[in-house]
Amino acid sequence: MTMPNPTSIEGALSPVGLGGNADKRREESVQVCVRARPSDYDLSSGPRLAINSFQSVIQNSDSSQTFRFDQVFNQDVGQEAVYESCVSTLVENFFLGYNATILAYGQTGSGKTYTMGTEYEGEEGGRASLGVIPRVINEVFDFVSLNKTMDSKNDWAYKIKCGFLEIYNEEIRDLLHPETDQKKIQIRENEMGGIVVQNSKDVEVSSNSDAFALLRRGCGFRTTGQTRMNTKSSRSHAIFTIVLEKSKMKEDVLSNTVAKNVVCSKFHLVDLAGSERVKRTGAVGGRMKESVNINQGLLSLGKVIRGLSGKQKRGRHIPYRESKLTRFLQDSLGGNSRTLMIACISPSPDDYQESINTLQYAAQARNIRNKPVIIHNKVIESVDLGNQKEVERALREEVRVLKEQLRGGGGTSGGKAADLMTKQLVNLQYASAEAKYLLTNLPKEHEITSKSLRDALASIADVLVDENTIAEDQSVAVLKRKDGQISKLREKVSNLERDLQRDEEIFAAKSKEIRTLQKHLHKAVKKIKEGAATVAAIPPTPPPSRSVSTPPSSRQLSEFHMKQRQFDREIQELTINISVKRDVIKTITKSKEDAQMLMQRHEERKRELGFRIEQLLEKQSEKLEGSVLSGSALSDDSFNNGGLEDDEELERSLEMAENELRSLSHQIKDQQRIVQLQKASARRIAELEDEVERMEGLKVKCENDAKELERAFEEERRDEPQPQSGSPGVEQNSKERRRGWDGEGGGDKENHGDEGIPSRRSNAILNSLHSSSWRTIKSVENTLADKVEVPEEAILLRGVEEGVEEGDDWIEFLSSACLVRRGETVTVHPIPSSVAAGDVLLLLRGCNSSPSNRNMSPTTTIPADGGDVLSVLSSYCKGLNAFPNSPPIPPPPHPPCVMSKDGEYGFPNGIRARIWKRVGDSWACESNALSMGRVLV
Ligand SMILES: Nc1ncnc2c1ncn2[C@@H]1O[C@H](COP(=O)(O)OP(=O)(O)OP(=O)(O)O)[C@@H](O)[C@H]1O
Repeated sequence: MTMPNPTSIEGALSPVGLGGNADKRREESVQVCVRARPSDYDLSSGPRLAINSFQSVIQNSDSSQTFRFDQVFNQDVGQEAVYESCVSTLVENFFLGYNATILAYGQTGSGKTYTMGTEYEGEEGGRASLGVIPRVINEVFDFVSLNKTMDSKNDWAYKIKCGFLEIYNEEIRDLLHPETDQKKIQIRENEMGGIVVQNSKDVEVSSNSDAFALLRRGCGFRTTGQTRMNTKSSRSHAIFTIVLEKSKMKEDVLSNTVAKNVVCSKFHLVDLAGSERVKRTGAVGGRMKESVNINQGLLSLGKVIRGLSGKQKRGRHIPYRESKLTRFLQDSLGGNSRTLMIACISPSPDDYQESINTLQYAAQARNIRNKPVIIHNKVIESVDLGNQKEVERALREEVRVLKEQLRGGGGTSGGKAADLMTKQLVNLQYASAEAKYLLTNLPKEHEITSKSLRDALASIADVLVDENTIAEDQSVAVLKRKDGQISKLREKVSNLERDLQRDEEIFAAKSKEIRTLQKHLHKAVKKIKEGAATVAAIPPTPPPSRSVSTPPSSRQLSEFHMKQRQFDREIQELTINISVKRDVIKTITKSKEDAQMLMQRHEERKRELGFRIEQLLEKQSEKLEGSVLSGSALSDDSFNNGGLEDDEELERSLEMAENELRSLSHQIKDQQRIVQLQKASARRIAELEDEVERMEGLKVKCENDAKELERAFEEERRDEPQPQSGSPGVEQNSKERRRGWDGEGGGDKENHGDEGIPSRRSNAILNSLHSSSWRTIKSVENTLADKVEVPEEAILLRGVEEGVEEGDDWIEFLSSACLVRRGETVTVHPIPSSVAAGDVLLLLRGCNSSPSNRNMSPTTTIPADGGDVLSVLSSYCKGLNAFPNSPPIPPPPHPPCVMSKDGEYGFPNGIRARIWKRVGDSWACESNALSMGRVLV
């Protein structure tokens, strides 16, 4: 049997007297009273407000504006009078079960905290100076005790709790539990549509002194600060809440249940932060941001007030969610509450404009219509199923007895009685069934309803979470994207580091191979040299003696070619490796540069943003001041049109800028980490670059060595055929070989041809490169100014660095070199003072001695022999690592070099050379002289 459900959950939770239809609730206006604080200023001059307490009106100085309120208190009205006139009735209503709110609004220093009594310090200042909050506390407890004593049968139980919150910089802080994470304190709507603050904890109090203690404690945690206008200015909105929960138990014999009727009412006492002009309060930096947030909250409040006070009711949007303050006050403004606004003003002429603004703001609030209602919550507390069975059994027993009576008694009266009894029985059965239905279905229904409520709550929570996260979405998305970029960059860096490590390993292996190859090469060269030495050892005349020189054997040749091929391969490989390594270095360097550039850009952007935020804050603060203080936000035009859009635009820009700033700060931190990482690897890159450079030097040297080797072979082979006896060239060569070159006398310039010499020179160079000991060379240098007996043809070195030890590869320590001839006594003249350290001094043979070269014009191309000598000179210098940065000398035929007017030769590889002629004891620069040469790099 389906039974009606007489006490549904909805019914149990419905507001009393509404029949579930909230629209039919009685509407009433928000009460507004104005209080003017006493002033120390001379009020006789300047604009003044005309306060008429009797008529509850205030007029501006020229009487062009009249503001009417529920109550107006001039500066002579004390705390008690204010309380008795407008607050006391609210406490009575609160006691009955209505929600109540008192909002103190006004410019900074106008007396809000004083009026509300938020800063309770006991009754030291006298009972008369007690503000609204302590008075409400006292009265609530007075009511409770009075109620208990007056009606001893009254079985209402009272529970009083207090909460104390502050809204500071758009975050809610539980002043009674300041340790609570502010982010967790959120404003939500409960299942009844009422506003609740999640994760803030009310504290139960059993006496007014308990409540005072909480007020004092919370006040100690409230954010206050000194401004030019108030030494202890409230920088936050403070909300002291008293929760009154009264409950009454009621037994229901029929259903055998105990229902608890609970009436819960809340009294919010709100001490708003003061509206203020940033310039007047002298707020800067963090204080300015505070001001902006304060004005922001008040502007939102203004918008809500404006929205609620407008004529249009249907479909209007009230921006409660725009700030924490308005969301919190949703019940109090246009909802289920009896609300009073106390607008505080200062009569000082300096504050005139702000006072006018406050009055405009307050006047708007008077139009707000609230729908206060007492909410009864009926909770079924106990159900005794066993008892119900007893009732049923008794009823059945009764029915059985009655039936027996019917069967035994009869008659009219008996029949009537039987009818009555039957009706009674049906009724009882009906009641019993209903009770049964309730007993079985109520828990289920309860469960279903609570489930749907839970679901609804969950979805509301989801929506709220979404809402809260929407603002962060943009920055989160940006951060995520940047995170992605950063991790890619990191990956790139670690890949590059891996590559670098691998390359270093390859490089080390290749260097080792090169060293091994060099050793092989040296051995091969040595063998060839031995052959050449044999040639050199043979007396130059008679020429046929050269024919006995042994040509390189085929074994030597094939060994040479094999080595040469291997050498070529290795050089090729080396070239590839060098280029790969260069690429790696370039990529790493580029990524480092990119990161640095990015960081620089981000830093710049951060600065820009900081500046922009400052500007926006200033603009916003100015706008807010303009809006809040002039009340323009409350005008129809600005509310409906551009004003709000402008504000929203400004806020959006500010929020975007702040989000971007946050995300940039993260990125900069990450980039700094990357740059740090890169710095660590930079040293390795530099080392690697040095290695690569050295490797290239080695490569060039190896190439030159290989060329020399090849040329030596070629020359040896070319020299093999017997020259014709008596030929002038041969004679000249022989003479040359015998006599050598006499640098001092200049010798027979015409007889300084080069036939036969290249092979000697090659061998000499190879010989000196690979066989000379560093000591020999050093000793040559040490006696540079003397007559030196050069033991063999050798390279004369300059710039041998300190720290060279025996066994070191001296080639590495060279900065310059010059060629001297073996077996000759050379007079080495003092080095001209113009020769600087690092210059290369060369003893040159008469390269320009041919008559055709004597009259070289500045643009004359140096003929083959002269060019050849100079190019060889350059290539030696390069091979000796003297000019590591010079481009390689192109292979023969050598391109021409050009001589300038002052006798300086310019080579295509950038080397310039001058040839010096010694004249007596001095030196002169002459292009065609047999002389000492100087190469300027
Ligand atoms: N009606 C009054 N009678 C006596 N003193 C008052 C009165 N109103 C304000 N004052 C005094 O003026 C000073 C500033 O008042 P109060 O701190 O209450 O201002 P406020 O509006 O709360 O300022 P803010 O917004 O900066 O917090 C206090 O020293 C207070 O005692």
